[in-house]
Amino acid sequence: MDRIRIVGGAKLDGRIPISGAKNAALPLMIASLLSPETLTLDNVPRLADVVLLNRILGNHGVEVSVAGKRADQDEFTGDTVRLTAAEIVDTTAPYDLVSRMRASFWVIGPLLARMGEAKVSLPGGCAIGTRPVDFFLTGLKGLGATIDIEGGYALAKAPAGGLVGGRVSFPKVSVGATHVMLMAASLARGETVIENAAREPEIVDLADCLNKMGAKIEGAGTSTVHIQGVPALHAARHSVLPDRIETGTYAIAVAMTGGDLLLEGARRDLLGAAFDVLEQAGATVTETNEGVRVARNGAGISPVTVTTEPFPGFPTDLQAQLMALATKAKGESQITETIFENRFMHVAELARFGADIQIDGHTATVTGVDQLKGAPVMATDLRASVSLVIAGLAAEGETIVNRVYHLDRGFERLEAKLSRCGATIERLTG
Ligand SMILES: CC(=O)N[C@H]1[C@@H](OP(=O)(O)OP(=O)(O)OC[C@H]2O[C@@H](n3ccc(=O)[nH]c3=O)[C@H](O)[C@@H]2O)O[C@H](CO)[C@@H](O)[C@@H]1O
Ligand SMILES: C=C(OP(=O)(O)O)C(=O)O
Repeated sequence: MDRIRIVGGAKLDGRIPISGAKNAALPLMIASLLSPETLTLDNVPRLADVVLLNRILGNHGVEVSVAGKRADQDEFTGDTVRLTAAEIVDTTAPYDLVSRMRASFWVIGPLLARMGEAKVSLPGGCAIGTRPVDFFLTGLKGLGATIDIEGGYALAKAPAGGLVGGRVSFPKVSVGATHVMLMAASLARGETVIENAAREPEIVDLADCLNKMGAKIEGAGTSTVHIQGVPALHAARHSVLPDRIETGTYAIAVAMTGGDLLLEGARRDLLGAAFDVLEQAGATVTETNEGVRVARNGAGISPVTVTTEPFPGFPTDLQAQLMALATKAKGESQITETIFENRFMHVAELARFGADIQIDGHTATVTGVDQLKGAPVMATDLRASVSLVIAGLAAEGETIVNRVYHLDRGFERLEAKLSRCGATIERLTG
């Protein structure tokens, strides 16, 4: 099993190209199920989750082709992926595939809308909470579907004549349930209104792509989304938006180590609250026409008080990384997690570096220490893993991060991107 070896202490200086967003690419790829014509996606990141989703979509009959690189493209340019679901050959998404990735459950929306039925295993994904699917089921039932849970599968059926538009009000913001409703309602008869919809940039990216395919979606990016169903969707081409979580991760890394990074292709508007927090911690954030520049020179890290929230608040997917930063702040930080009930698995691992973190309910109190010390640590989930990399970059001596397969789900060529900016980091294979 691969591991990552880091020798900490170097500043990060240079340029890091930001990849296409995993959490946008996945729903965009799933949207290909809605049309018999080809969906072409540019800037698709090379990630384990993308490879797995290609397998899942292939199982339903989607033909996937990944275009090779042009001679003028650099090694970090995203792939162009063409997905053609001319015919759906199987409406079942089996346990052995779906259990490995939360987002694969989302095929339930397009399969049900296009084929009138779907049998989808209940999902897996990062072990950060119970992560139920009740909002998906309520939402799809609001479009006329009947859904039973049997043997670990959701068995969904549309009424004769297909899904019908309806009004759905989510009790809590859910990114996945909003994605699924956008896709399902695009092919339903009549109007659907989603209230308390997720406002994440990845929702807007999916809605933009669906509109290019002929859908009629208005209000994506606000809490109320209106969708006029259409009978069919057609071919389209769309570029995946830059990964705001990868952006925030490298921004936190340079705030931790000191130095000066240009995050190429990054957009500040995708990460408002997170950049504000980094500025409070002592980093300088500047937008340029090439991306976002983040630097910390001289002064140390100031403590922060942060609560995770749905967009535009501070994202839960950066909570572990921020906690790594807080371990070296000059004082006491408070980090409260409100999205997932079990997303503090990194705390025990950060303690191996000598971090001082106390948990009380949903709040972690982090008292900064002068120096972290490198250690062997174990990645427990995707973002927790990268928090250990950040700690390792700033720690004295050697760190070995085990269970790197978590990282490979969501960070494209992490060690290559960091090592060319001065970090001593390498992958140990086997
Ligand atoms: C692939 C992808 O895009 N994953 C992201 C997505 O996950 P995901 O879409 O799974 O997260 P949700 O936004 O749905 O979850 C938010 C909260 O709602 C709860 N909930 C959700 C659905 C439901 O039917 N019932 C229910 O109770 C969840 O348990 C959680 O407490 O958004 C999360 C919140 O920004 C991010 O951390 C994940 O990285
Ligand atoms: C939690 C994440 O992924 P998933 O929803 O696929 O588990 C994540 O991207 O941080």
